[in-house]
Amino acid sequence: MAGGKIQKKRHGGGGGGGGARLQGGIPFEKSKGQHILRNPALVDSIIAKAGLKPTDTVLEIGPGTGNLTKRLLESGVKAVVAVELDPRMVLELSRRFQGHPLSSRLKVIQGDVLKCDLPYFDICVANIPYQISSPLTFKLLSHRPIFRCAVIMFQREFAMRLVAQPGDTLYCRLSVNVQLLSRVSHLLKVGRNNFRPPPKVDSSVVRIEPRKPLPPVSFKEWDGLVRICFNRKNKTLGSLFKQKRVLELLERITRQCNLSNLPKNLKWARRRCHLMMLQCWPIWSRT
Ligand SMILES: C[S@@+](CC[C@H](N)C(=O)[O-])C[C@H]1O[C@@H](n2cnc3c(N)ncnc32)[C@H](O)[C@@H]1O
Repeated sequence: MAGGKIQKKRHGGGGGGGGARLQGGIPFEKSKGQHILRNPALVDSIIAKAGLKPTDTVLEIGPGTGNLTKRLLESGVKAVVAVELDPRMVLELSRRFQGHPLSSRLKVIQGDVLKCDLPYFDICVANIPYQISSPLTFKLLSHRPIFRCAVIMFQREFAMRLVAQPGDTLYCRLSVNVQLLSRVSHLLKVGRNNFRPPPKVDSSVVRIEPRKPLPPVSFKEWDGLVRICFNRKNKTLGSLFKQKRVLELLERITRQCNLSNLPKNLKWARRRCHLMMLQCWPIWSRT
C-alpha cells in the first residue's frame, strides 16, 4: 500500500499497559491497538467536528467497548455499522447495548476491516488501531460509492504526513497520494492521556474528504511515478524525465489527463522531485 512502509517504521502505538484491563474487565491486547477513549469531552469534540446528519449511516472501525459508538447513536444518526476484530469486544458491545433504546440503529460486524467488504456508509468516524492506518486509508479511498467524509484518529506523525504540503519535512509519498484522492485537514490534537491504557505517542483527528470527481488518472501508474520521484529526492525532475521508462510513464499519465503537451511545458522540471505535487496538481485538477 502506498506510504505503508514509512508508517510501519514509525508506529510505536503499543504503549504501556502490560496487564491492563479495559472497560468490562477485558484484558488489553497490544497487538490490536486497544487504546480506549476515556475522555467524554474529547468524544463530544469528535462528534461535533464530524458534522453528522440525521440521514447518515456511519461506519465505525474498531468500536472497542463502545464509548464512541454510544455517542454516535445518541447524536441521532440513522444507523451505525461497526466493524470490530476482537470477539471479546463484540460480546462487550452486545452486553452494553442489549435492550438499550439505541440498539435498533446499531449493527456490529465481527471481522478484520482490512479483509471484509465494507458496507454502505455516508461517513466514517473512528478511533482506529494505528498499525492499520495506511492500508485502511487507501481502502476507504477506493471504496465505492464515494462517501462524504471520514473523521479518524491517527498517530500524530501519521496525521502530519497526511496533511503535509510540498516543502514540509514530512511531505512524502503518502501525502501526495492521499491528497490526490482527497482533501485532508487536521481537526484536533489529542494527548496520549486521553486513552486507557495510554499509547506511547500522541494522536490527531483528521478529516478526509474524497475528491469528487476523482482525478482521471490510473492510481497505479500515478503511484509508480510518485514512488520514483520520492526514491530520488535529490535528483531534479528534469533529469529523472530523461530516463525513457519515466518519460513513458509520465506521458501515459498526461494522456489520461488529456494534457498531451505537458512534458514540453515542464517549467517545473528543474525543481527537486519532492516538490512535484506543488506544480502538477493544480494543472491536473483543472482537467
Ligand atoms: C484504539 S481502539 C478504539 C476503541 C474505541 N473505538 C474507543 O475509541 O474507545 C481500536 C479498536 O479496533 C479493534 N481492531 C484492531 N484491529 C482491527 C481490525 N483489523 N479490524 C477491525 N477492528 C480492529 C481493536 O480490537 C479495538 O477495539
